[in-house]
Amino acid sequence: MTETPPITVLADDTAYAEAVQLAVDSAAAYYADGTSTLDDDAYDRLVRGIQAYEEAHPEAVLPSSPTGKVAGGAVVGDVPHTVPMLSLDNVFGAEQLADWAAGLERRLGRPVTVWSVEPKLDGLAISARYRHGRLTQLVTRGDGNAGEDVSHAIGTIVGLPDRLADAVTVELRGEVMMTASQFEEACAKRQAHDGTTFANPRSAAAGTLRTRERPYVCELTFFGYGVVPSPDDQSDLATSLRELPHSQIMDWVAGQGVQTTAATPVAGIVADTLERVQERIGEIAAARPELPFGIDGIVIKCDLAADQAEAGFSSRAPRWAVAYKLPATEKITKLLRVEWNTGRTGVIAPRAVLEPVELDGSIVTYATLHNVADITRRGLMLGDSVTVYKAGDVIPRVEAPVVHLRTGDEQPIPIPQACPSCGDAIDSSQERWRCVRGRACRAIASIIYAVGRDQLDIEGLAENRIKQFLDAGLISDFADLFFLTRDQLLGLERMGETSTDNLLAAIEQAKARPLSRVFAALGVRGTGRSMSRRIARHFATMDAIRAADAEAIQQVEGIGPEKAPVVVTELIELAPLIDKLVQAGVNMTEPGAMPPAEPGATPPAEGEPAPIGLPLASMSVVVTGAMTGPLASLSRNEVNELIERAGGKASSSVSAKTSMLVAGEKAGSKRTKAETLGVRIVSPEEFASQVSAFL
Ligand SMILES: NC(=O)c1ccc[n+]([C@@H]2O[C@H](COP(=O)([O-])OP(=O)(O)OC[C@H]3O[C@@H](n4cnc5c(N)ncnc54)[C@H](O)[C@@H]3O)[C@@H](O)[C@H]2O)c1
Ligand SMILES: [Zn+2]
Repeated sequence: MTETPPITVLADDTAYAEAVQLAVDSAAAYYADGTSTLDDDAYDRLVRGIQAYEEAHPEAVLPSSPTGKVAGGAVVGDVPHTVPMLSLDNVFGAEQLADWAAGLERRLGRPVTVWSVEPKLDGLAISARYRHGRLTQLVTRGDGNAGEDVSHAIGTIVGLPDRLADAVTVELRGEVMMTASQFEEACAKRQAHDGTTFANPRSAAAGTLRTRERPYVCELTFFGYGVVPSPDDQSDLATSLRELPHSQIMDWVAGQGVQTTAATPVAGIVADTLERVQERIGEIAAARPELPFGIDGIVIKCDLAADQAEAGFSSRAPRWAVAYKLPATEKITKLLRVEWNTGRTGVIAPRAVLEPVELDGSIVTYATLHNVADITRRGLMLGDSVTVYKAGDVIPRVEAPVVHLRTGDEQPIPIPQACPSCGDAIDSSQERWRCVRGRACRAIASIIYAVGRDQLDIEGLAENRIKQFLDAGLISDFADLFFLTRDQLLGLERMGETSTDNLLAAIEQAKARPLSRVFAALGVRGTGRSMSRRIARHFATMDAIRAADAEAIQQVEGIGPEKAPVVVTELIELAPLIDKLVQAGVNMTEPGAMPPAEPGATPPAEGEPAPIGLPLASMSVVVTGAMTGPLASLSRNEVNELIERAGGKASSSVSAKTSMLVAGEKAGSKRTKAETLGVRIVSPEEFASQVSAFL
């Protein structure tokens, strides 16, 4: 993570004035209905540029400048707040956070007693006023001093009940947003209504909250993060809400039946030290890609009311809290083309070709569009400006078109009428379209995958050979390879005695591969190499895997209720292929693994038993960078297999749960993250000596 974010450099007063105007217009659109022409990254760069210019030219500062103002000064309201609703100052890394904390402690003249750490929810701040336990008014943040009445939204916001548990008079503060599924639904409703859509969950929430008359209702979500008793309220409750630590206030809020982040994977916590704060930041950042709602950072607050009171406020933000910003996960770019490909399993998937854009540390050129229904639900068109989302290791995806940036030149996306690979018909009965020929459509791709280095690893079987065998009708799937005869091969062009014998020997060797690799070779949808290893370890035999129903499959770590039935269906479809492999004498067991206990027999152990006595027992290990020394010749998959042979768990992302990072040359963000989290880092050579017995 970079500590100094990029800025837009402004050359002179004219450029400065234009930048101020653009920022004010963008902020006005952003807070009004989410129709800014800039993505957040571009807006933030612009405002930092304005700030830098103002620091260098204090005499040129325009009164309309967005700097130092809540909502960039672009928003007004007519409902005064009892206590101002402020913004938050930002930091962009561990060092800046430490500087900020040191500054705060200098101001206090003593260390901060305890911190609270919670996600920075990416929605809109709202004040929810309750009288005698009943929700009576909703007010937006506005300019911080006065907001807009949006009480019409009462009753449409999940997590914000009409009635509290107690008949109390109090004001709750929190964030209104849309979850991923609420966003999907909102897009579909708007698409059906006027053929347009929302650009992203945040702008959908902004637009929805402020629109009074819409013929359709979109559901919103609320997470509370604060309580404000009325300043003249001297009741016991008001007094105790003024005096309790933030963490306990949040417990009280949850007790009133209001949603807080407590039940999410990124729940607020308290931390005694800045190290623990930093660790929690790492955990929240790591959880971000999997969350069903958007976060754009982590908020660090003084937990104790006394610390907060002593720290006080500036005109724009409290001094006792700060936002630790995470890199943007979304940018606006252009949809240039849509490509259609039939994958190994016969699934026909659209892929967006984008004007390249930098996002979360890499250049994004392609993004997934999932399926046809997804395109129509969003009303995407060629030439659209689109929001693209990418976080962590997830595949970038097109979120939605930015409808207010349309020029009128956009064109409908052509939808294929036949399989783009073989020209046969398309089975469109499911959301995921498939070629009617299924796996057979892309037999060559399936076979190339199956014999690849990380699966059956059959040496000397290049693509042109496979094509030759397919064309000659000798094989139709990879199981047929095991039945090839010497005479058949010698009858083909360019197959001499030596290459034939070498190939047959390589195929023979492949029969002995562990089940994890044989299973991976099947190319079951939704199971890659590491998932195949987990399945093989869990069930130990192919028979046990095939006997498992969806519920049993779900016992494997990382397989959820959505994936499990797909695996079961796939195994039924693959039954003839598996039977053929069994008949060929291909190994169907995982060395060293024990099949799961029969239900009702010995009491089942919680999770998988941790192998004892192995060097990496109960350790979670992540590998990054280029391997050197004894590991130099191993593929990443082979290193992961090695970790698991030695009793460890191979993982692809660094978190607080990581026991060790094996960092080779050119290790990048994973190394930085491990350093931040204090995860042990070893070189490939050190690691190799630790597990030499398993190499
Ligand atoms: N794209 C654009 O044109 C455009 C225009 C204006 C602003 N923006 C974006 O908005 C950001 C600035 O917005 P801002 O001034 O609303 O402030 P902010 O989003 O940086 O931070 C303050 C807000 O954080 C929210 N928040 C979330 N979780 C919280 C928690 N746990 N505790 C306390 N508060 C929490 C509150 O709503 C609070 O008002 C910019 O960084 C920019 O990315 C974009
Ligand atoms: Zn086809």
